[in-house]
Amino acid sequence: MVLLRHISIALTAAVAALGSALFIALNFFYKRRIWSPQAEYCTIKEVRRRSVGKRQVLVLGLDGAGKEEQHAARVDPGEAADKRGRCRPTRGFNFMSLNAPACQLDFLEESQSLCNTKFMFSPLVGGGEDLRRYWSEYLRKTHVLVYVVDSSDRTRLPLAKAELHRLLRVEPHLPVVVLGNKQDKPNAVSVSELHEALSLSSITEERRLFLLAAQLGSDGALRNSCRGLDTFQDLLLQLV
Ligand SMILES: Nc1nc2c(ncn2[C@@H]2O[C@H](COP(=O)(O)OP(=O)(O)OP(=O)(O)O)[C@@H](O)[C@H]2O)c(=O)[nH]1
Ligand SMILES: [Mg+2]
Repeated sequence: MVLLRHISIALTAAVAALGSALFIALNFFYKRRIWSPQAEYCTIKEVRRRSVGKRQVLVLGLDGAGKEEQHAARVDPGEAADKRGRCRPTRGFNFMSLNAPACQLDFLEESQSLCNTKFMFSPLVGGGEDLRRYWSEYLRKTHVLVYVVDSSDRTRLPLAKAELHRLLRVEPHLPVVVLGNKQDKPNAVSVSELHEALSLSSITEERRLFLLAAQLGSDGALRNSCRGLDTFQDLLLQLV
């Protein structure tokens, strides 16, 4: 009985000693990992690499401007042709992605995107009246704004202009690409009329601003005055 008690005391002491040694060893190991200058350098480098890699292009525009079709056309022109005219208004936002040889494009619709030279990301946000109040929330994380306007919706051009200028006031230096969409429609305003109607001349010269005409072809492919998708992508890559 006495022998058993001694054995159990010895075992308890051994376990306690082993536990303490383990605790001290782990503590020493992790302290070194956290505080060593090298570990700190790696963490900073990692964070920097991540932030350089994330560039975002936000796609906004009034409801029905053609934001979704524009993005669908970039992802899959054939499918865009099938879906033509059957797009439903976006509630909230969509997210799409495209793997191109030079870069990957991810599109989020609410009518938003990103990139290091190899990677581009883009969210789209719905353009309905109830959703427009949230647009400015997306601007903070954005590196380029693509603003899609329905060139044939003449009565709502003043509203499109008011919403655009409201966004520009929130982010005074954000580069902007205005897409004058639906140029195929007979009543569409020309690019110069659009420039006038959206008061683009009042925008300061420090801001990088581009106005492009765009339309979807019968094959669902996007045609714009930037001579095709590659050049449009190149423009975005330069701006992000
Ligand atoms: N004729 C013509 N129609 C287009 C063009 N682009 C889009 N559309 C049509 O316009 C309608 C609205 O397009 P969407 O892409 O759904 O519009 P949206 O900007 O995403 O609208 P919300 O989701 O409501 O914000 C659809 O019926 C499209 O087929 C274009 O270049 N030409
Ligand atoms: Mg939509």
